[in-house]
Amino acid sequence: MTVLGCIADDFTGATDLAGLLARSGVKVNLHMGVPDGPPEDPAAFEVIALKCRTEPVAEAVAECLRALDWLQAAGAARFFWKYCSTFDSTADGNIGPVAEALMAKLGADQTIYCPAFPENGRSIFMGNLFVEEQPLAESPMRDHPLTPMRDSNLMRLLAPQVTKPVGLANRLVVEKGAAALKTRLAALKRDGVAHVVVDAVSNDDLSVIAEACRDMTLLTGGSAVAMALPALYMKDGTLAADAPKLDAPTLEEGAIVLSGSCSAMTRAQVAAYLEHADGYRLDPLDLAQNGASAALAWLEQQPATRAKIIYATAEPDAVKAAQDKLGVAKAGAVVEDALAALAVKARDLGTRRFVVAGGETSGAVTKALGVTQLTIGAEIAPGVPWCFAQSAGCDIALTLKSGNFGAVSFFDDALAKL
Ligand SMILES: Nc1ncnc2c1ncn2[C@@H]1O[C@H](COP(=O)(O)OP(=O)(O)OP(=O)(O)O)[C@@H](O)[C@H]1O
Ligand SMILES: O=C(O)[C@@H](O)C(=O)CO
Repeated sequence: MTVLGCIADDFTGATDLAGLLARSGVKVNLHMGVPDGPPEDPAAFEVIALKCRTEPVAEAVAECLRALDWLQAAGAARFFWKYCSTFDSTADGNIGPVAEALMAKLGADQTIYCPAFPENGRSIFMGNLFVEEQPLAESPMRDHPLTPMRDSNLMRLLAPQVTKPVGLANRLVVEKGAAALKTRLAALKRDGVAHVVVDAVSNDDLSVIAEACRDMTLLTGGSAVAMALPALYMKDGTLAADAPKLDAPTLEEGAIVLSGSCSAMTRAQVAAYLEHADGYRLDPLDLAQNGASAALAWLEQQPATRAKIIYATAEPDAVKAAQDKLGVAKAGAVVEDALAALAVKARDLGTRRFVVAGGETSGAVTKALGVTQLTIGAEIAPGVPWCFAQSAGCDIALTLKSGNFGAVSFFDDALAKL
């Protein structure tokens, strides 16, 4: 039976959460979208990946409520709403509206907001979110194409997205331990504060928060605050300590890296990989005019065991030039469609290991491969695990890398692990 039911607002974020939960050795099931049928043999941790970060509010809320129904049918009584560690959202939502809708359905009168992910440089102090040493609004997230983050203060970001009061449990409280944090949350609740931002700068802070808040019906945050939950559930007997571990399937040698992320870290990772791998660069303007046939033909000629990468990853100026000519949506779509078709071709040619960079890109690739359910394997970098799935009757492995995650050597790190 499911102990914790999780809803993630994008695909890479969902594998991030599933990977951190799986660090404990427990089985985690990951579904791409709300499954069609009822739950069968649910795992202790069930994660539903949605693609609702920038959807219109009403659609995101409706989809998340459908996910909640499914997770409740799996037996979950506690839930986690996972969003980005950089709190990616618009002024309208969807972090706050979804949280309020889930709270209303669950009868919860308070929840916490903790996107901190210290292992990836995201920390919260006095309600302000930092990316490494920069306040969020001074980090590259300032210029994100869909959700530019122009304020670093989580209370100010959240308040316009919710109808009930927003408050803060700051680091000075968290530092005192779980009992002090519980007292602070209770005091805020008496004052009618439904939405509490909680500071965290280290994994120790996150453990305190998980301990203080593990009985809340709904928790919200980045992946890292959920990381301590499995051990706590094992300690209090909610979860069997001998939860089954996963054996990785044996896979063929062939591998491909597909990158549609243009983040600073992905750009460095692509450049490092190209130093020794064969590469094919996708040009959105060429794709819009001529389709992906040249890239597909290149792929067909590659020996199965050669290291290879197909990428649209480009510098901001080149992305802007393509967007100016095609429009933002079309430029993104031609690249996503091409990478999706290339993933299918690679699978049909015998490739069984797929390294995918970028959240939207991951959505397009997994969809094209017909992947609806993933099990979580070894972690490659904080928040990026290998995942196992079936595609057209074959066992495949995929890793879905968030744009900003992983070391410069990530693509080699991933393939060395499997
Ligand atoms: N050269 C390019 N020109 C214009 N758009 C591009 C180009 N390369 C990729 N894109 C598009 O940019 C978007 C990148 O988004 P994606 O979510 O895949 O990466 P990300 O934002 O870095 O990742 P994450 O969401 O995990 O942080 C995709 O829609 C992709 O198709
Ligand atoms: O939390 C993060 O930063 C990632 O899991 C993510 O959501 C990337 O889109």
